[in-house]
Amino acid sequence: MDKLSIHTSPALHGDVVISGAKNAALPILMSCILADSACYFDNVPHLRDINTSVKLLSGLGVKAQRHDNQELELDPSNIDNMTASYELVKTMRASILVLGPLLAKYGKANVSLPGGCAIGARPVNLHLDGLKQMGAIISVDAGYVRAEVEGRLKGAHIFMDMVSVGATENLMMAATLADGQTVLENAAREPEIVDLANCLNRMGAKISGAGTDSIKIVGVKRLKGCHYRVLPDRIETGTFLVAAAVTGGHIRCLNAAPHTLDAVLSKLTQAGAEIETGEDWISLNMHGKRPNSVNIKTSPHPGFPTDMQAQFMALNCVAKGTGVVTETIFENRFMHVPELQRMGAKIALETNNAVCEGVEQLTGAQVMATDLRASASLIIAGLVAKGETIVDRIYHLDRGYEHIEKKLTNLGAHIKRFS
Ligand SMILES: CC(=O)N[C@H]1[C@@H](OP(=O)(O)OP(=O)(O)OC[C@H]2O[C@@H](n3ccc(=O)[nH]c3=O)[C@H](O)[C@@H]2O)O[C@H](CO)[C@@H](O)[C@@H]1O
Ligand SMILES: C=C(OP(=O)(O)O)C(=O)O
Repeated sequence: MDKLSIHTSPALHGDVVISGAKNAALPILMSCILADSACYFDNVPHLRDINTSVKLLSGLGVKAQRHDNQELELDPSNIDNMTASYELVKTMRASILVLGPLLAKYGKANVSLPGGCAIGARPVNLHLDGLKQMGAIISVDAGYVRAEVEGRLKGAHIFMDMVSVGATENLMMAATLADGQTVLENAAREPEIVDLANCLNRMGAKISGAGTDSIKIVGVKRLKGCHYRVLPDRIETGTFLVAAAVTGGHIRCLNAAPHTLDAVLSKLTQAGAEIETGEDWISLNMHGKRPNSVNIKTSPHPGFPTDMQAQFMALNCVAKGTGVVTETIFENRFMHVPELQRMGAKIALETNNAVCEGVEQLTGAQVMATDLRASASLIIAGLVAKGETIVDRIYHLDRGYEHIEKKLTNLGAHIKRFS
């Protein structure tokens, strides 16, 4: 099993090219099910979750081909299997996103329930309730969601009582081929929702309001294949910016999407970073200073993203002063806390608040990655810890960061992968 070894590193310096967004690419890949002909998706990162999605789609009958490095062709014309098995779904929760498209296009779907995971229970009730309101008959049997609809799904006015990225995506995809108009109220407003809506509209869907909390979808009879370029990854971008900030560094993120990172850039500015942005780049300069601690409270977009919480916790651990990190999205997203504590971090946990008192320097230790962003936080901590940090179970990291150790090495970090 691969591990990472990180040694105290100099201030990060230089340019890093940001990859396509995992969380935009996953629903976009699944959306090919809705089309009648081949889709060409560009800026698709090389990640374990992307490979899992391709396997899942291939199992349904989609023909998949990587053309050049970042372009993926998905031809859905021969889909003949409606089942997404537990073996694949258990490794990637986003697999549930085939449910809406299969049901809308073929009237039938059997998708394994994703189950709980390290960061929280993550139920799918909003996905299922919304599809039921569109006329689907759904049962849960032997760990599988079995869904059917006679004829087409029917447009509906759906109010979701929690803001859910995945439910918004699943229902938006399902509604594109429904009979009549669907309105999704209290919809998630994440940039990845807008990216998916843009892609679906390119296929011929009629979606308006994506990026607001009320999305209107007028169902059409068919969608066609398209070419679409996936949005840059805002979480990968934020992770590199925080890594540079803790080391007192000066980096530029290229191929980035600054407009998707307002909350994160604002916190980095509060931490003492000088931030500049262009159309597709962001630079951060700490001028060698130690960051100031910041208070963070996660909330749905445009609030501070939960997927950046662990990285900012690492920043607070070595910052000047005390910062409070409040997690409001997932009930168990503090798994990195005991690992950071093993490195000498001073963190007091009070329910969903973590009070972090910054220390001058952490100490390298053997730590365990427990989920994707927790892994990133341990790497960030390792960059400024004294001595060697070894991060175990980095398969989590490979779900969501393309060539992270190579990109960090190019910025001057002392990091190596070993088995
Ligand atoms: C592949 C992908 O895009 N993953 C992102 C997506 O996950 P995901 O789409 O799974 O997250 P959701 O937005 O659905 O979850 C938000 C909250 O709603 C709850 N909930 C969700 C659905 C439901 O049917 N019932 C319910 O109670 C969840 O348990 C959680 O507490 O958004 C999260 C919140 O920004 C991010 O952390 C993930 O990186
Ligand atoms: C929690 C995440 O992903 P997923 O929803 O795929 O588990 C993440 O990207 O931080």
